[in-house]
Amino acid sequence: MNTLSDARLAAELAAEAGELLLTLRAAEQDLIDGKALGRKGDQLANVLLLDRLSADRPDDSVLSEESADDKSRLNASRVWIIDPLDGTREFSMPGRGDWAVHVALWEAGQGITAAAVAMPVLGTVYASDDVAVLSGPVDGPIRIVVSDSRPPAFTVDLEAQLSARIIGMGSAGAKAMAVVRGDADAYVHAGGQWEWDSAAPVGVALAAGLHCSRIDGSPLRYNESHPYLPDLVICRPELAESILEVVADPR
Ligand SMILES: Nc1ncnc2c1ncn2[C@@H]1O[C@H](COP(=O)(O)O)[C@@H](OP(=O)(O)O)[C@H]1O
Ligand SMILES: [Mg+2]
Repeated sequence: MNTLSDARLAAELAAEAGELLLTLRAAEQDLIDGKALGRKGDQLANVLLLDRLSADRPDDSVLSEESADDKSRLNASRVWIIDPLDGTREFSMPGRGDWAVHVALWEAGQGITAAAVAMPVLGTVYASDDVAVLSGPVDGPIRIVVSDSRPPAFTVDLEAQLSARIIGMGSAGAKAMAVVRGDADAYVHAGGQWEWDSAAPVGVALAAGLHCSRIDGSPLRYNESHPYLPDLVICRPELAESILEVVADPR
């Protein structure tokens, strides 16, 4: 058991896994192909996070992208939802910094209560207990980040109807943290995703005062029996209504 708060533990674990991934990438990117590097990163970061969680929070359950789904989590009151390497594709591409480590804690009856997203190439860990709230109006055209490889079909409608600037980027965590930092105003996704892709980013984004929901405006729910959570909107609160309207009725 570790006496750190849950949010501090999440930040420490995400940072450690991020360090491991940076070291692995530097050592092996010229030796093995990109796919093998990504697989190795997924596995090693998962082992580190699972080992640390079982030592530091032995009574809690875990839902990880890289482990078999242990359904006993459905009766647990505390479940860590982790994505050891989000943006595996970009991690395996030389020079790319748009990948992240996600560590979130879900608690029964409360939702995500602690979260951290490490962006190792930036040397930054965003955590739910230590994140600035953005203020002031959006200056200039709205900047919307979408998946680099799988942008949603309604991206063209957002661009046309909101005169938005669309920015392609890898990793759900990297896109959400671009909004948290104020480098983008919204992150919109549809067509497929899993709870581990958004749990930690949403935990940090909510702590930063951002709007987070499904694209139909309903709440994002975690620790469901089938952890598929295919779409989301993370944006500055004043943009939520107009973005949800376009997404609900693309032309
Ligand atoms: N249509 C889809 N179905 C399942 N997962 C998807 C998806 N689109 C994106 N994702 C997942 O969401 C994360 C961010 O994707 P993107 O960069 O395209 O926005 C990636 O996580 P992983 O890298 O952890 O697999 C990716 O696998
Ligand atoms: Mg992911």
